[in-house]
Amino acid sequence: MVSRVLLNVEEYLAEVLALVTPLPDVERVALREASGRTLAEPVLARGDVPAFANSAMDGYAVRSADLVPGVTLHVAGEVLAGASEDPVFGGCACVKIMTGAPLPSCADAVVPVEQTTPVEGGVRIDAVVERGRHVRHAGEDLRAGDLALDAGVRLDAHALAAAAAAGVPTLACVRRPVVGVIATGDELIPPGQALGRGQIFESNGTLLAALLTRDGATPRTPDAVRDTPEDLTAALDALAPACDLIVVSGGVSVGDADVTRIVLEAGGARFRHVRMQPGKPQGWARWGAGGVPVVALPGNPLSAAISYETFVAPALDRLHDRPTPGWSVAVATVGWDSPPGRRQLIPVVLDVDTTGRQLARPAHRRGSASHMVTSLVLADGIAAVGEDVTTVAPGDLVAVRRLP
Ligand SMILES: Nc1nc2c(c(=O)[nH]1)N[C@H]1C(S)=C(S)[C@@H](COP(=O)(O)OP(=O)(O)OC[C@H]3O[C@@H](n4cnc5c(N)ncnc54)[C@H](O)[C@@H]3O)O[C@H]1N2
Ligand code: MOO
Repeated sequence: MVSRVLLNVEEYLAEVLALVTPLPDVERVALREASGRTLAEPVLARGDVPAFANSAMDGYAVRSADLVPGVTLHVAGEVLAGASEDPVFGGCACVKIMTGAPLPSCADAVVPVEQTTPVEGGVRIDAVVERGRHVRHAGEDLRAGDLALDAGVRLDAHALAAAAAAGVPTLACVRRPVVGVIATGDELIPPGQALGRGQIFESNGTLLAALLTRDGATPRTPDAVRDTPEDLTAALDALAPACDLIVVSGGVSVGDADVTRIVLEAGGARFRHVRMQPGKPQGWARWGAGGVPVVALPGNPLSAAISYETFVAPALDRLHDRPTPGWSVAVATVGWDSPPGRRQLIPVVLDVDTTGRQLARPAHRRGSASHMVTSLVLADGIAAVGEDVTTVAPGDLVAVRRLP
């Protein structure tokens, strides 16, 4: 009789997280190479942002003191975004100005083009604006030397854009973890080849490599690994010296041919049953002289994907020394069943109703079976249903996490 230590999600996550520690190595890289990493040093604005007072509208730069309703101003020139000149104009005059163009030093407001009418001899001001109106002032976003980004933030698109806007071309980042990916299974062949009886197209390797890249790691894949203890051992030996972590998919269950379990158990691995669905069978080990952490995920494609989000992504967050995103709450819009005694982690489509409440419904019309590789294609997130809940009814609240 095969029996395994039974853990809940948090207990098993604690075991996985104990395998890794934050990477100490910091390197300076160009903005485009920093995506998905963690910032290691604070970023200070190199200058004021905006760097100069400029127009928020296409219209006319004016002196507000000249304005009375219906006044006609002489148009003394034009300033476009990027223009370096600083046109000077006298009383009852203005210059045409475009959004982002530097405000002439003698102007103090902008009248949007919609509030003007072209007339003989200039432009008529149909609506008076007060001093400072439609002007974006120098330094109103950041002053030179202000903190633009604090150390420890995940460098997503928004953070990278803030660094660029602050005039900073390179960032000190935590090194990208190198993560080995091994997909085991004799039935697996690369997509594009002809399937023989019993064969399927390998998809977990593609999935894991893409998720690791998304999360700021560099995936490393060995050449095809046959499903033998010798081949898997050789692949682990080859990857371990260059990797901070190795993720293996498949072969973690209790079957006779579960090679991952057989090979890793010989090296003192821990195989567990986790009270979750999908993703019940899981395992971890340390490999080689350096004790490189190995996290073994179940082979079923949805199980592998959910297990990655639940255990591997937080381990990467730890390597990167950044917080793992939290959960929020959504209202279930349809009902569904959940297995007793297991936390269901189900791919969901998220939405918002007219009152601003977050809504969730299963992404797959046939439910969430762990072999259904397409369940995640339509999903925006994952909903978690408690171990003691067997039915979710429309209107129930469920915990949800949006996928990055
Ligand atoms: N007697 C029991 N059998 C099973 C149990 C159990 O508790 N007792 N658990 C089931 C659950 S739950 C899962 S999940 C699977 C996990 O099994 P393995 O990790 O050993 O995975 P495999 O047997 O290698 O594969 C499962 C399934 O997924 C397909 N697969 C595997 N790798 C890939 C890949 N890279 N790309 C695409 N598809 C893949 C494979 O063909 C199988 O269909 O065990 C149950 N059994
Ligand atoms: O627990 Mo398995 O991961 O359902 O298919």
